[in-house]
Amino acid sequence: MRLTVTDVTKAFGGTQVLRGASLTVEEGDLAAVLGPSGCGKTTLLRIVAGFESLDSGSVAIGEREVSGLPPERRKVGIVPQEAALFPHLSVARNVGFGLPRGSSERVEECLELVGLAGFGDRMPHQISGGQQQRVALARALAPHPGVVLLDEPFNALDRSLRVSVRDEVRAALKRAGATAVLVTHDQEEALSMADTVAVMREGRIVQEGTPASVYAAPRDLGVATFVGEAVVLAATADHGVASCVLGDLPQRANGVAGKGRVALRPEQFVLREPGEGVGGLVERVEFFGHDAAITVALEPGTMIRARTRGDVPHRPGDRVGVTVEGPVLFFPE
Ligand SMILES: Nc1ncnc2c1ncn2[C@@H]1O[C@H](COP(=O)(O)OP(=O)(O)OP(=O)(O)O)[C@@H](O)[C@H]1O
Repeated sequence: MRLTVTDVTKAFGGTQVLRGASLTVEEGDLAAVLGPSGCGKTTLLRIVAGFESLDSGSVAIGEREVSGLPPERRKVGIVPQEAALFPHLSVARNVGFGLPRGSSERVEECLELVGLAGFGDRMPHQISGGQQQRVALARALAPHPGVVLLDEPFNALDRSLRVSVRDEVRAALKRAGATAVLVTHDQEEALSMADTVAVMREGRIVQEGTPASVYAAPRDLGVATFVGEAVVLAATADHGVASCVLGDLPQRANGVAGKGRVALRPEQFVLREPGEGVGGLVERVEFFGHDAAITVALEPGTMIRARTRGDVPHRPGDRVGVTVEGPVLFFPE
């Protein structure tokens, strides 16, 4: 079902944690709420779940206003940070815990949704951490919730496992047709998994959109540097051209002029032979296989980090020329 959070405020004691947070998640979408530690992500999720009351604003699941209802009447499924399975109950009994007796068919269906058909008789300690997290998702999906909330569900998993569990969780949510909200401070996770990203800052959602649209057109420098990497340089803009130490660059179409800063994405830098573009010295090469991150000290004294193909042969100490491809984001002061 569609989730609509409108202008929610919440203070704890004297601390204003939510300052008018609004968020819409369309039916069947997975939205990631992305923001730095302490910005209020978990509080927002707990308010949607009903574990915390709101001071003002509203929460609707489908057409139904739920902010006055206790958690058990909201039809919200929750996947916590750690699977928190009952250790003395089998996987199947964990999944069926909140269901009426005789729901074994639904339990099996949900285990199948998360790719764990046939695991019902195992005990939690007999499955891996990633599988436990998928059991927690099956448990959340079992009562046909209107919305599924996932609070940093991959935190307890190590990095290599995270990526695969992430894919499996997304696939299961899609198979179930669930509307879901994922809270994370991991931008890669948000950008790669979610249908929409909501960037949160100081108790508000400051921008919502598809991952690609937020990355391409962040509304301010804060979002530009938080969602994806960016090199920020002083610049002046006039008639659609932003001038900075890297030259006169076409400005992405927001038409703003004056003094300010440009944000350049790592994949916009092109490393060339010395003599072309702005000269610099390669300081560091981080090789990731499919691509590489190359840190270059430009002659005007600016550091940039460029993303290039993994097979580009640069070494620390190499002299290079740097040019910029594509329009740049300009933000006035
Ligand atoms: N029950 C509470 N009583 C008092 N203060 C609280 C309570 N819950 C949260 N806070 C405060 O509200 C602020 C936001 O917390 P919240 O957990 O929502 O942030 P977050 O964005 O989820 O952070 P993180 O990514 O670190 O989990 C913090 O300053 C926190 O200390």
